[in-house]
Amino acid sequence: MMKIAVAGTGYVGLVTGVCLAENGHSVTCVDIDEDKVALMRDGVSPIYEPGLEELMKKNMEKLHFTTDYQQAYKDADVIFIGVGTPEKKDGSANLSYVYGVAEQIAESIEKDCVVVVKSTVPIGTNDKIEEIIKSSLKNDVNVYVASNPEFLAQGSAVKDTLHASRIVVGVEEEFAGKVLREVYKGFDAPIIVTNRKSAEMIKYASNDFLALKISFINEIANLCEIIGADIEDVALGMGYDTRIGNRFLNAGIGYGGSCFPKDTKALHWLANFHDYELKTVKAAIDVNENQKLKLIKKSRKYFDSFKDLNVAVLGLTFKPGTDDLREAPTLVNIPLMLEDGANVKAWDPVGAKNFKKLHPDDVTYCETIEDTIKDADVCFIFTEWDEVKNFDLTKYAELMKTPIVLDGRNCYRLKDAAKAKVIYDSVGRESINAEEYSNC
Ligand SMILES: NC(=O)C1=CN([C@@H]2O[C@H](COP(=O)(O)OP(=O)(O)OC[C@H]3O[C@@H](n4cnc5c(N)ncnc54)[C@H](O)[C@@H]3O)[C@@H](O)[C@H]2O)C=CC1
Ligand SMILES: O=C(O)[C@H]1O[C@H](OP(=O)(O)OP(=O)(O)OC[C@H]2O[C@@H](n3ccc(=O)[nH]c3=O)[C@H](O)[C@@H]2O)[C@H](O)[C@@H](O)[C@@H]1O
Repeated sequence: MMKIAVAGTGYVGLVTGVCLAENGHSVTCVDIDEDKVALMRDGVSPIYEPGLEELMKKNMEKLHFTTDYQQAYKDADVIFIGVGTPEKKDGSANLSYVYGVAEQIAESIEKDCVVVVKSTVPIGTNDKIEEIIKSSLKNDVNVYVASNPEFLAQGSAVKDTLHASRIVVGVEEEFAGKVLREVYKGFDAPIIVTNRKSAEMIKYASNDFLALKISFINEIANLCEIIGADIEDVALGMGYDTRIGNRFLNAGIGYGGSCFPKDTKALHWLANFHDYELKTVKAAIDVNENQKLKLIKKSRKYFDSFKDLNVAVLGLTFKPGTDDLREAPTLVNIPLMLEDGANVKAWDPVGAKNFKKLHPDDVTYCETIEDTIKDADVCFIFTEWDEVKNFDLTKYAELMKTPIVLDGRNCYRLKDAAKAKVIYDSVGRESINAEEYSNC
């Protein structure tokens, strides 16, 4: 059992803290947000992540939550840094939160400790963190800095942490590697030990490769539409080749979320800074920018303007299984519809609460898919929640004023859409019954 502190209680920090407690460690989670800390002390998770609150409640005896970083860091064996590294205007990563924690660690620690950088940080940042800590240490102690990038995906964060595909540990001294092996003893995952810069690069290269895979399949989907091929069949056929693999070949309206968009831009920025152009990553970014607006562009086939149209929106978050809206396609699409005069009704099982903070009055939030699509002129699907995928297609025809369904996540089979008599336009596939629109 080790005494661990975790800085930041977001999707990464809180899940890490809870899973470390599940594995027997005593964990103090630190955040600057007092409201979050108060919730967590009551056993309530401030974020939606399947299984997280249950695991948190189960381990409350080993978990502590505080805003008092000095108290938490002073005698910790290991301090994890899991604060945000958001995008700056120029595309580079904002490291001020990470460096802020480094300074707080330097002023607080009273015994030797290992500082583990879990936040996604540009190559070379661990060196800078070490420099900051060592140059402003208040007490005479030894500090070892290790890179330990995180690979969890939102919506499956707990499972991804307890059964990770790999645990990457980037160290410059053997001691830090030994301590991290001890920390992760109970975890079901292979441990890969590298130097710090390689570990930092593994994280960016992994995320950017996945982003590139998505942008690639989206470009192929766009071409499929033009030449009459079907992207679902194409992806299926490609995926059987184990060198390609069948995951992350889902065409749609592009990737969102807190990481692919920022991590592609940050690595591209870093390469530029070193006078190198990462052409493939740039292509992934450009394709994704266009893909975001694909459904709105498609809708021009059916309407010249959204003025006075009843628009139903199914799904607000960037992916199912999360309440997170960061870089969700809805954040750009819904304002465009509203500016053009649409009446927007929206449904999302967990994301509506957060979306309401951004659009409290100009969007109507519905509890059910039926209420959302009732009397709608057009329905946009932005997130493939199970409730949407399992929704009876015939109800669109029954309830909507005009059953035009624009699906950005290819939730339905074309033959089912044809049977259900809806006008169905998805990504990289034939449009169903589009010619019937003029008769509506
Ligand atoms: N969200 C995800 O699925 C993944 C994120 N990452 C990376 O992990 C890092 C964290 O991401 P998220 O968990 O999404 O961030 P988040 O934005 O959800 O949470 C960050 C938390 O840090 C807190 N914070 C800021 N300054 C602090 C300080 N000085 N001391 C203590 N807490 C402080 C904030 O109040 C916030 O609660 C980022 O670098 C991200 O790129 C990596 C893998 C997955
Ligand atoms: O660094 C991170 O934050 C994390 O980023 C992603 O995780 P996440 O963003 O939570 O979710 P994903 O499942 O990867 O989806 C990201 C976006 O890509 C889109 N996507 C995904 C897969 C696909 O085939 N097609 C597609 O459009 C999703 O709709 C979503 O908008 C990675 O999958 C994680 O490994 C990584 O740790």
